Amino acid sequence: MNRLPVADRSAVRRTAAGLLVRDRRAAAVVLVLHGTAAIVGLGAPWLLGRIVDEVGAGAGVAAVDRLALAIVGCVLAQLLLSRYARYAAHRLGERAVARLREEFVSRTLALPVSVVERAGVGDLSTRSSVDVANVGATVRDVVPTIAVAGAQVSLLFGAVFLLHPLLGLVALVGIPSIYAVTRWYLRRGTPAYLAEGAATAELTDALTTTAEGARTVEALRLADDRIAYGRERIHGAWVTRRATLRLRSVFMPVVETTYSLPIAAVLLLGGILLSEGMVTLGEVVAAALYLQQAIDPIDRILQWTEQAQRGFASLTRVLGVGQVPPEQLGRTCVPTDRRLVLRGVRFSYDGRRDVLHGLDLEVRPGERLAIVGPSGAGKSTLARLLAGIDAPRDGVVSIGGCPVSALDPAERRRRIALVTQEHHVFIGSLRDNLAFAAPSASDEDMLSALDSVGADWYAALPAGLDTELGDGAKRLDIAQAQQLALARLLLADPDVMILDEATAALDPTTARRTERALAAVLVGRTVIAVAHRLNTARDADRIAVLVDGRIAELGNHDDLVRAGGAYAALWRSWHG
Ligand SMILES: Nc1ncnc2c1ncn2[C@@H]1O[C@H](COP(=O)(O)OP(=O)(O)OP(=O)(O)O)[C@@H](O)[C@H]1O
Repeated sequence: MNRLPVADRSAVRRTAAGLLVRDRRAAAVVLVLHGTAAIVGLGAPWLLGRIVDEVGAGAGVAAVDRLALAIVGCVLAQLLLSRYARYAAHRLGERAVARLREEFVSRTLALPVSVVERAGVGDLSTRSSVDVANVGATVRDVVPTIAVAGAQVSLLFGAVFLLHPLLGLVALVGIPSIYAVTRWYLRRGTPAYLAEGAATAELTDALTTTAEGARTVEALRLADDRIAYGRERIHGAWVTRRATLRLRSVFMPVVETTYSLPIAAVLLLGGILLSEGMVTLGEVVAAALYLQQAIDPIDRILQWTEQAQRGFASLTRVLGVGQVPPEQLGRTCVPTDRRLVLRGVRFSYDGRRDVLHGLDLEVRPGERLAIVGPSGAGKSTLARLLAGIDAPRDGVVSIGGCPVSALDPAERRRRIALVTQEHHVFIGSLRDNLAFAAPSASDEDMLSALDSVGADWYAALPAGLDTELGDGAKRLDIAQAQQLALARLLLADPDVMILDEATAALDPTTARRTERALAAVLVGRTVIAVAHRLNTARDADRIAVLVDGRIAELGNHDDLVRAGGAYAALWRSWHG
């Protein structure tokens, strides 16, 4: 399975900077408020130091009261400023997260279908849930916390320097070990958290596919296999989580023990400087209090570094979705007519084994072509290539002279539509479900499309086109869902319709009725149908018989039966 790409560091930096620049005024307000709060916060330890010195010099209660009152003022002012700073930071963060989510949704919706299919649902759903939530928490809480704590630490250390440069110097003793262990952690953190994210995606994939296929698992008694498969993925997730836990279990204790070093060093040197008369007792007390105060922001920085790591890894995965090359490659090519042509088309899913071997075919506008052949012959693959979902490894599939896979996606969808057995009923009204195909269609258009595909069940719906469909509302059975897909297709009104087993899930009577109804509205359109029931093929203008990825026969029903080849054999066995 091809995972979706992850973005590199420079893309993450650009995005983060872009988010801040877009909201620069709010970012400036947050910084100024937090900065002011941190500066005001320096007042209390300094005033405490003054109290010590004043008491030492024999000052009275009134002087101490005045200083104590000033301390209360400082604490209150810091509290208020921090509160508003946090409020502003949260608003800023929420706006940034909303933008990221919106961009993620547009990037995801722009992904080529083949890329989504190959990446699997797990990777995409982990990115859209776990990763987007991680990035959200990081932008909202982690980045402001780390930025503010960083500013507080700098100010507190700066204040110790101002009290006495020598005290400031010894206060830095803990920095090298914190720096070294943080570097060690950060270097290993990003790949470890990326591996954790990928393992979580695989686990989600395993669990969702098992849950979705529960009936098949039960029917085929695959429970043990699926449990073993799930266990393997759980083990993979456990191994990656243990690796990140190991990193944290080295990082955290080293850092914690480093906290007390600077305080001890300042008190020791402070005692010496005091005996030499170079500092006052109050200054030593203030310096120790500043360092004590710095523990909290340093602790916050380190605690949140882990979340920042997760957030960074998640952001690389979220932005990676945008790095899938865009679908449109040749916007400049405008088809000159509706002729579909295949020349020397080869295709391989795995890059090693070709499943189509040099197909040549020309489909005239308005022609009905049926594709028949044994299972695994490559019929669905050919349908996907004709619809431009996959591009040939070699050769070309073109419409009106333009390679189909190089058409602008919107133009391609307008010209060619593929209907398979897989169809989705979106949660929403019947009208919403039809309007996806043609937003400007009127109620009459929608009802006539439903009529055309024999979906007469709509007449019994309680609220007509406004009836809510999907889980928790009116559920359509397979046949109804398929008719809905066909009605959607009629509304989309493409030049070329590719039906890949589109009516296979219908019971023979409904299928025949739908096919007849479709036949009436397909007039004038090119129709290519992968046909399982050979009576569908019989009605076609031409039949292409695909055997082992090659067109073995091409002609109309009577000619092919007369020729007595592969088609005649299929027809005999089907008819007989
Ligand atoms: N997603 C895929 N990845 C790898 N191989 C694939 C994939 N889809 C199909 N194949 C292989 O390509 C070959 C052609 O498959 P395809 O589904 O096109 O045949 P088909 O004629 O439509 O068969 P059926 O009638 O059973 O649907 C088969 O060997 C199949 O195993």
